[in-house]
Order: sequence, then C-alpha cells, then structure tokens
Amino acid sequence: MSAGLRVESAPDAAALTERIVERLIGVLRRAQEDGRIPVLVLTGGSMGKASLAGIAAHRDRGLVDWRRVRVLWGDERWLPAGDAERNDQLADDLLFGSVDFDPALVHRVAAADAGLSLDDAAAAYAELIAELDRIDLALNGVGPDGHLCSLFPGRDDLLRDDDAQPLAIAVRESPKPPPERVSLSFRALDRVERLWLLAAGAEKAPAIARVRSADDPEPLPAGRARGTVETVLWADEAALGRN
Ligand SMILES: O=C1O[C@H](COP(=O)(O)O)[C@@H](O)[C@H](O)[C@H]1O
Repeated sequence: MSAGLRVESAPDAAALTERIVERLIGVLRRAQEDGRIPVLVLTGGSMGKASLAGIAAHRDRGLVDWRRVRVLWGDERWLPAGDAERNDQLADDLLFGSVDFDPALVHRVAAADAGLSLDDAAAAYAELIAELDRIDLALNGVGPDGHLCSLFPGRDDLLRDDDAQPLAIAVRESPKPPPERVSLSFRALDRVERLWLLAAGAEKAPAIARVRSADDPEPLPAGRARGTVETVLWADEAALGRN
C-alpha cells in the first residue's frame, strides 16, 4: 500500500519547522507508548538543519525518550568523519549535544576515511536497513531540482525500484557536490511508513509544483516517493509559490 500526497503548509520556514517538530515528537512518542523503539530517518540540507535545531529547542522534546529512538540517514555525503558537509555532522552540531541519544542506536554511514570503499559502505548500510522490522518516519529535504536523499532526476541508475536494486546504493558523479554519496534507494523508501517531504523557500517552488502535480509526464524523484501510512509534503508559502 502507498499513501497519496497530503500538503501541510505554514507561512514561513520557522513556522513550518515548528509544525514538523511538533508532529514528529507526537509520532515518536506514540510509538514509544506502544512499547517500541521507533526508527527515525534524518535528512540533510536546509530543512534538515532546521528540523534538527527545532527538535533540540522544542518545548516538548522531553515527551520523547530519545535514548529509545533508532536513527538513520536517508543519505550521506562520502567525506571524512567530522567534515562539516556530512549530514551526520549536522546532527552532531545541532542535535546530539542537546538531546541524549544512545550511540548504539545511531547508525551513521561509514566515513570516507574509515577504510571501506564507497561500495562496501553502501552494502553495509543496505544490510542494516534489511534488518529493520519497520521504518516509522523519514524526513526528506527536497532539493531545487526535485531530488530527495541522493536520488537525482535524470539518473535512471539511481531511480530504479526493482527487486535487484539494493536498499542502499553508492552514488557517483552526483550533480550536487560532493560527487560521491551513499543513499537509500526507492526500494528502501518503499518500506517507510510516514514519508515526509520538506521544502521551504521560493527556489523550491518549481520543483514543488511538479511534485504536487498528478500528471507530470516525468515525475521528479521527490514526486515518486510514497509512504505506506502517509506521504506529507511540508512546505512554506514560498515553496508553494504563494508569495
Ligand atoms: O544534498 C542534499 O540536499 C538535500 C536538500 O538540500 P537543500 O539545501 O536544497 O534543502 C537533502 O535532501 C539531502 O539529504 C542532502 O544530502
């Protein structure tokens, strides 16, 4: 099953972040009340940063036992550990210092200086994804070109969604730097229960219009992803082309 796209909007990026974080806290809290350790997939980019900072500062963050949340990333840039451009470094800088996570439940993509090849790092992440019973919630920043994770438009090699496609893939010659990355594939995103697309700012408006269109002849990657329980486009007024 996959869920159609629902739009949730707010006047600007700050108000949008507040709404996203409030809902995120509710989703994680309910999973914990059911006795589970929820799986949360983080994202990079502008709204990824805003969400991390938003969780760290939120008045209700104490409603979640963050040591009982499993954390993954939708994609990672193939750079040395500690590089400011890595997506996990954003979480180190903006979230993990303020909120107490269990390091054993924080699953980073290997760093480029860890001694693995890019392909081996992707394969190791794919194995990890394969072991998960469920993926509760995935945050996905949408790029101005309509990419999500490191799944870029026009790259048929990355956009396959068949049984032969690994759950995590090595990305080479990415149109956005750095050129090498590891990304969840559509086959992995197909397992996500609540798939959220995040977009703020006028530069995202052309891509978001296409993501919302029911009859785009060549749907953008962000327009193809669907959660099994819900698919929500969280967008501010500018990204919706309203100002
Ligand atoms: O490269 C990436 O970019 C996007 C979104 O970036 P933005 O700055 O345009 O918001 C993000 O989806 C992804 O995780 C990241 O690696």
